[in-house]
Amino acid sequence: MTQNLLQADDLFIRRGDQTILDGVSVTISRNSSTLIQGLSGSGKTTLFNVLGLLNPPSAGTLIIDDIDVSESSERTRARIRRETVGFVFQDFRLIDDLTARENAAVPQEHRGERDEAWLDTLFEALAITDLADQYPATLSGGEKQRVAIARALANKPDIIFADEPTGQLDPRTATQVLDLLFGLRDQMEMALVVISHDRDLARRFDRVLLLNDGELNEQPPVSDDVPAERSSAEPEHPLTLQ
Ligand SMILES: Nc1ncnc2c1ncn2[C@@H]1O[C@H](COP(=O)(O)OP(=O)(O)OP(=O)(O)O)[C@@H](O)[C@H]1O
Repeated sequence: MTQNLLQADDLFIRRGDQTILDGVSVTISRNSSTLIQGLSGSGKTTLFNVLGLLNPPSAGTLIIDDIDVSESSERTRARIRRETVGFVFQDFRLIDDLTARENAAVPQEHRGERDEAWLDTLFEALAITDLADQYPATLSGGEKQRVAIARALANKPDIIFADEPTGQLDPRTATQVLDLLFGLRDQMEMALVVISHDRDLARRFDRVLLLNDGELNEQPPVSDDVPAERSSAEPEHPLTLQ
């Protein structure tokens, strides 16, 4: 087993005559944290969908867990996605007529193995045990995102992709959700890959990558004199890259 969990080489995505990813190469190692930033429309979600095996690239190579998934059948891609990848979305994407616990169990149901003990552990770690039987409509944004994180971790993935996981949360809840993701990353030795516009987050991550003009490039480390996190009383400072 190599230290690289994911290796992408020269990925292209074309939509009609538009090139959205223009030769993206990136490696993600185990037990790491990566922040991906970029202007709106720069292709961050598109990149996530390709790295997370939701969509195939137009061209390029993608190796996950030593398997060349660019050469794999859709069936194999679906299995690797189920076993290796967890997704957290900005808009939670919970199923309305399933309880919190049933929502979190969906990936296990797809896999055909329900692990009640692991769900118990996750709900406890995320402090949502008391909410297990509630439906999404009765949960706050922060609670929904915790359920969505439980769902992302249901199959003990090696890598979590979180697309603006705090975008709909107030700053304080956002910090709590990120603390949870980092805590779980440490405990489970996963790779955590997050899309966020919030530049104040950069110091928390091992590295920051910027997607611009279809290319993904490493950003210099954030200097220590930049505050790591704003307090809940401070205004938001969305990333502006001009
Ligand atoms: N299925 C699709 N068909 C055609 N074009 C698409 C499709 N999905 C995305 N695009 C286009 O690809 C570009 C990148 O979109 P994407 O959602 O990946 O950007 P983003 O960086 O995640 O944006 P945001 O920060 O606003 O969410 C946009 O120009 C978008 O219109």
